[in-house]
Amino acid sequence: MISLKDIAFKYRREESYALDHISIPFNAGEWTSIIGHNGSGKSTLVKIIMGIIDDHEGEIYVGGELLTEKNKQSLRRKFAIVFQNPDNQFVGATVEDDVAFGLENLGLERSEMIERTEHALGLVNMLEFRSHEPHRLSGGQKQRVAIAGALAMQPEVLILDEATSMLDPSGRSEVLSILCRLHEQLDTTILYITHDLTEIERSDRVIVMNGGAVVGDGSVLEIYKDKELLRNSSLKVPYTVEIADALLGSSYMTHDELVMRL
Ligand SMILES: Nc1ncnc2c1ncn2[C@@H]1O[C@H](COP(=O)(O)OP(=O)(O)OP(=O)(O)O)[C@@H](O)[C@H]1O
Repeated sequence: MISLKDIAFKYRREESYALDHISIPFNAGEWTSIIGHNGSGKSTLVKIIMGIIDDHEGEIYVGGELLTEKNKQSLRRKFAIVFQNPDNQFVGATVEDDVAFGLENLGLERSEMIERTEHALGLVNMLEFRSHEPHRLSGGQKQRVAIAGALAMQPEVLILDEATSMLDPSGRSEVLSILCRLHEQLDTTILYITHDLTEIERSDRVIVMNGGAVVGDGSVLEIYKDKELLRNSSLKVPYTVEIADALLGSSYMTHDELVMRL
């Protein structure tokens, strides 16, 4: 779906690479989590994919097509992003205005805009809040509206950059369960950026970044098992993995499996 080839980037006046010649193919329909400690290069990678930084080395392919000056706008319409702070993302006075906002630039018929807005709000279970003011919603609800805004654009790739980091545990699980449902029902390709290893359980694939490089790439199980990789990347193993390892001799269990076994 997206293929990064030998991408490298240094911020101005910096000696070292924020991204050091990385190559990653992201497969269509997969939920890929990108994990790494603060400063490992995750946000820089997202900025390059989204075109916020464009003076990088290397090439980006979208659906097999090389991204160029000429086609970059149309190819990037296939991506939609949800950022960290839900409060910074709202532009509409009501939830439905907000979700419809991005559609206004697409030149759609009004009836299609309404249909897409309703459908997207339904997907995140927020239709009943359509006339509410976004700023009066809970954190989890706000991020669900932001996800609806992204989904209304009918993206082929949904990118979430630390999208749950400002939420409390219930807001976080609200957003994660919506993503699981979207992934199962719509087969949406998801790039999920986080430094929290408890959030990667449902991903198909996990990429570990450290010092601007890709240092790990595997299934959730493979990454959880690789304690040396996680330690060297300053990442914390979830407590469920530690408890399962210490008490039950198993290196990986989901939270629910662990509760059952204990
Ligand atoms: N605007 C900037 N100017 C100079 N250096 C920067 C800038 N933004 C990021 N960096 C540096 O680039 C490297 C990668 O940063 P980046 O923000 O991509 O990491 P990250 O993994 O997203 O971190 P976090 O989890 O804190 O968001 C770090 O060494 C950081 O200090």
